[in-house]
Amino acid sequence: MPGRQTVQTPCKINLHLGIHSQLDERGYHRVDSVMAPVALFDTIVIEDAPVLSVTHEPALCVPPQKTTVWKAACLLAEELGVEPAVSITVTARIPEKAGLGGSSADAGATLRALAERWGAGPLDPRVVAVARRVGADVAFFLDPVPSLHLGAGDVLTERFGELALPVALVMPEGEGVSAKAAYDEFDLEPTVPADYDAICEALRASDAAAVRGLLYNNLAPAAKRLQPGCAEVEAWMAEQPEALTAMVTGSGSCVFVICQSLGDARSLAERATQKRGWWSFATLTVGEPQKVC
Ligand SMILES: C[C@](O)(CO)[C@H](O)COP(=O)(O)OP(=O)(O)OC[C@H]1O[C@@H](n2ccc(N)nc2=O)[C@H](O)[C@@H]1O
Ligand SMILES: Nc1ncnc2c1ncn2[C@@H]1O[C@H](COP(=O)(O)OP(=O)(O)OP(=O)(O)O)[C@@H](O)[C@H]1O
Repeated sequence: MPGRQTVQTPCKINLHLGIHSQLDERGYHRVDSVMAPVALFDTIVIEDAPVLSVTHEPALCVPPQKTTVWKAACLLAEELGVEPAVSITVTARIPEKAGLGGSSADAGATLRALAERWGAGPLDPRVVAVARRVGADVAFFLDPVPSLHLGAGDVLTERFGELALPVALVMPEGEGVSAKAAYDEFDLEPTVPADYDAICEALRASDAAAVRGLLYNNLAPAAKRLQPGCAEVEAWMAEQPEALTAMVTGSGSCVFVICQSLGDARSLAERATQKRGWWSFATLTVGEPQKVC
């Protein structure tokens, strides 16, 4: 297989994120995570090359060898017994440290494409094992559909049907929140998470109104303590006429708001940028580029 491959990867929001205090053997928290893919895409192009190279556009602050994409390519090549003789170029649109899973999306999409290139299926157990070694969110991006992940938030437990919820994504100014910092902050004031059964039932029934009413994230208070702008964005968004429900995604600092229509999400996002100067993006919770309006 060869030649050039181009893959688009969505980002994610957490519809339910329940962090437990309990840690696994890696020191990772037990996490109940219901994620949905969101139509804001990074693009990854893979081509034959003498040796592995990874380039990000725009450039990252970390060297290529420290990226999730490099780690994913090396670990998968080792696992499948091949040479990682490819050049990988990532064009990133998903903002960093947002809770949108940008670096995990890039790694997951790289694994999907390289698995195909090297003769394995995207959900081959060896590919899934590599994804979990790269990061907790990466397994979701091997097959980005609305789904429940248990374990450390990295074990696929149930897949749901597609649900095209209109969302506005809004980020406060300043530094985002790294996942590690949010988990460390959570440990200072741990809470017991709510149950995820009801939102899973709503997703099984494709009941958008019920899903909206059941959004949950007990990592959000830690994100707001680390980046108070998160709470400011959430409070402002909740007051807007188009907003049905607002919630921090993952470890923040991005807040997502579910609206009745994509038009409403667009007006809200435009107002957030024009009046407050915040980064924003209006879209749908779907994972395939061709399904975006
Ligand atoms: C907050 C979420 O985005 C929710 O989907 C994820 O739990 C974070 O996933 P991620 O960004 O892929 O996180 P990783 O890169 O694997 O881990 C970064 C750091 O977060 C902490 N971490 C992450 C996941 C987890 N279940 N428990 C943890 O304690 C660990 O300190 C880890 O060193
Ligand atoms: N492929 C990549 N894309 C973006 N950042 C990367 C990548 N690989 C490593 N990094 C580094 O990881 C940092 C962001 O990691 P972090 O896990 O906190 O956030 P994220 O992946 O952008 O999304 P999330 O907040 O959902 O976890 C970046 O600032 C960058 O230094």
